[in-house]
Amino acid sequence: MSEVILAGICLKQDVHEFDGLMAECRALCAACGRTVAAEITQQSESFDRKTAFRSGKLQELAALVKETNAEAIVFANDLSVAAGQRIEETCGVRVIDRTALILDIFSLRSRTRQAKLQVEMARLQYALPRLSDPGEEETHERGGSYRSRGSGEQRSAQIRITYRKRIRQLQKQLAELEKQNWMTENRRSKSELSRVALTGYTNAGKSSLLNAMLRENAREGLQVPEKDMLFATLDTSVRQVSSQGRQFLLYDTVGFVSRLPHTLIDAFHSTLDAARHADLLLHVIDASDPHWEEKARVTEETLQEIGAGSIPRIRVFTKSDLGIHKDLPEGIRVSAKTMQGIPELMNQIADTLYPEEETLICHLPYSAMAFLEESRRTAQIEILEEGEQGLKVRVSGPKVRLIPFHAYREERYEQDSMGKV
Ligand SMILES: Nc1nc2c(ncn2[C@@H]2O[C@H](COP(=O)(O)OP(=O)(O)OP(=O)(O)O)[C@@H](O)[C@H]2O)c(=O)[nH]1
Ligand SMILES: [Mg+2]
Repeated sequence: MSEVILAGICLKQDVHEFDGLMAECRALCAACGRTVAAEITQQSESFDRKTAFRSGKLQELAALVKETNAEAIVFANDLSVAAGQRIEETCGVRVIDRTALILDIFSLRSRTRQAKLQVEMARLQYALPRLSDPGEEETHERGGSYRSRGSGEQRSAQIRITYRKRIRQLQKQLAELEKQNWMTENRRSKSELSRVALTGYTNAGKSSLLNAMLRENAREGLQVPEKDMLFATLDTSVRQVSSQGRQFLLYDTVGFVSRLPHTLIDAFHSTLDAARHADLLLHVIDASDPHWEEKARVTEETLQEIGAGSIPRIRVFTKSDLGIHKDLPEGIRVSAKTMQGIPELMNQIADTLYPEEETLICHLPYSAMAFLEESRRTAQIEILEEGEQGLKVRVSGPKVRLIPFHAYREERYEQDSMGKV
């Protein structure tokens, strides 16, 4: 664990959001193995992008670096190249802004070849404009540091050429991978299974929700990792899930964060395809988070930005076992821990994907077996229980075809469907 100083500038108009911004930066630090040794903030009327901290504050920061022996300064605000360089020169340690911090996390966490290539491209794109001064050859290795030390303009120009060449190579390799993915996806779409994507702010509880739905299907063996850490999931996972006898594909995707660096959105274009090509989005919101509204807004904006704005969605308020934050609007409330609301959510998914279809729980006397067999041609029938009088069955299919079943319909269907029937 390396120790860092967390620095931030609180603008007058952002006072109410500042605590959240700093807390998120602390969590981002933890997500890439850094502990915050000390914090320093400056209140300001406006943000001078060229200098960031005023000179008195900058001296205070330099003293804090010495005192704590911190290896780097993490800035909660995004900095200009000039401001970053000024702070690095004064304090003698690396300055990491919010974008560089997120890039570091993605770098550490990427596992698949595609994610690794995407992150490398994002890092190079971030580093390129920072090569304006001679001798920033260390920038790449150090993930976008501002410090410029080294051996002259020629070398810097050479590095720029190398970076651009590598970016072109990466674009080619990624295009090739996208083509392969497209072919796999194409095969998958031929299977005609609907796609549902879990989207939302990072750490909202998306992966846990996928696991809860697998548990509901008694398929625990296929669970994905869940962790109290920002960006625990970087690579898309997909699992087949069923509800009301209907199968669909459920995608777990990378979480969003406020001011997600554009270089990353661009680089992760194909990873975000899972959300872009979904038939239905589950917008997962942490119901216990006091900042849920702001985070939900960021998610909505990011979905628009990646071209998934018009896909139908269900808002899912999760972690309801932790206490629901007041002023929460209507919407489905669930808990991946207690499984509260999970069956209802799965019913709602099936109802949304198949609006023209319905599912009924019926009690059919044995005298109606011929009717049951006849109906198998138009409806999906699943036997739930064999009783003395007859069968308890779950029937799914187009609404018009199920009309004859209404005579046998179980009155307490709503109630039953909440528990696992
Ligand atoms: N109490 C409680 N904790 C939950 C619930 N759902 C998720 N968590 C916890 O919240 C943390 C984050 O959960 P994840 O499912 O990994 O969140 P995520 O949205 O996939 O996060 P990223 O992949 O990092 O974007 C984990 O520590 C989970 O155990 C819930 O319903 N109740
Ligand atoms: Mg996850």
